[in-house]
Amino acid sequence: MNQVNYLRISLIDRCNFRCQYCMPEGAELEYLHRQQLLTDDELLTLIREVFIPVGFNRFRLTGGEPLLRSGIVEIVRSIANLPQTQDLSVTTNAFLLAGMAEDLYRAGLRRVNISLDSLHEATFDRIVGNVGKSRWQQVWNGILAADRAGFTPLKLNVVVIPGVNDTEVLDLAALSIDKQWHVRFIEFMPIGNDELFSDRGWVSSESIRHQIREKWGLTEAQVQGNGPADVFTIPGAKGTLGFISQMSECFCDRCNRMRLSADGWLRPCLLNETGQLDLKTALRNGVSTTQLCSQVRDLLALKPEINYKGRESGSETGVYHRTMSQIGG
Ligand SMILES: Nc1nc2c(ncn2[C@@H]2O[C@H](COP(=O)(O)OP(=O)(O)OP(=O)(O)O)[C@@H](O)[C@H]2O)c(=O)[nH]1
Ligand SMILES: C[S@@+](CC[C@H](N)C(=O)[O-])C[C@H]1O[C@@H](n2cnc3c(N)ncnc32)[C@H](O)[C@@H]1O
Ligand code: SF4
Ligand code: SF4
Repeated sequence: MNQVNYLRISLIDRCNFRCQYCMPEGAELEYLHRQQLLTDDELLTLIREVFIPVGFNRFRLTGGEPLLRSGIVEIVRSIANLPQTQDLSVTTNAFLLAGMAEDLYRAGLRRVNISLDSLHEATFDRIVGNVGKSRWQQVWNGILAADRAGFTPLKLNVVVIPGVNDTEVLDLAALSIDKQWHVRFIEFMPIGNDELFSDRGWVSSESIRHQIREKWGLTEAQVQGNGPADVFTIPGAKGTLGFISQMSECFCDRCNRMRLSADGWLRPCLLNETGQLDLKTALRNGVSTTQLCSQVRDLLALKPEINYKGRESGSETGVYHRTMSQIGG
């Protein structure tokens, strides 16, 4: 059985973007109120006294947009300073990253994953739901600032949407040639915008690999990551290409993660809502962290049963009460 040691922590459910595939304009969500969020102290207590004792030592901060969480630099510093932390990373849209990259690096963050769905301003703005001045350049500046600050590996996430950005696959893949950047193509999942999904569908990783193979060739990378991506390289390239293929392949048998929402719900599987634990309410009601450890251990024991099995039965993914921006991806 896989060791489950990786916790994706959503710091906030709000976002400064409205990506079509995630939280489209018009589908306004009910946001959490400040008092519903785990406080910094509660989060750190849970990490120190519950998650680390039961075996978690890899942490990812996500959102919504995690850079909107006030005090994120201090949160990073506190987690990075824990002796048990073996890996700490952030997934961000990079809009605010240029001004924060150095502070985050100094606080102990060493790697970031950045969403970048297009190299063209107009397409990018269409995807992120922008109506005013284009936001592409500021995101690009964020990526360059992260590169300068020394984050490595620096991963760029691309959700491929048919008829929107699928014609840019080769240009985006080319970013991995001259720089040591890791470009990852993600199959669009039907959480967040069901309408767009049923209208457009998704592009399979294999068809993207086919395009890349035809142009440059493609080999399997020597080192595979610990996450859901299958990793390849263009021969001679400095970086790699990753494929996150939740629609066409099943990587659940190597699943190593759980998710903690900004309001303190622990979720054992992205695509199955069974078994979630409300850790914040328990903590606020005075349940001891020793008892919480035991509840989380029980949930870890059940996780193989809860892990998504829709692909085996060929069924569709379910109807979810929380969207990707609320879960953290
Ligand atoms: N189905 C599924 N998708 C996942 C899982 N983990 C991450 N993803 C998807 O992979 C995409 C990229 O996720 P990231 O936040 O960059 O994290 P990652 O790829 O796991 O990160 P690394 O630690 O760098 O390997 C997002 O669209 C996630 O929703 C998972 O456990 N299951
Ligand atoms: C929910 S976002 C949160 C972090 C940050 N705001 C960002 O965009 O990087 C985390 C990841 O989920 C991905 N994502 C969101 N909705 C998705 C969907 N419907 N299908 C596949 N990936 C999705 C995003 O592209 C991003 O890489
Ligand atoms: S993918 Fe990230 S940036 Fe885009 S709307 Fe969702 S949370 Fe915001
Ligand atoms: S769908 Fe669930 S079981 Fe499968 S990899 Fe994602 S979180 Fe793990």
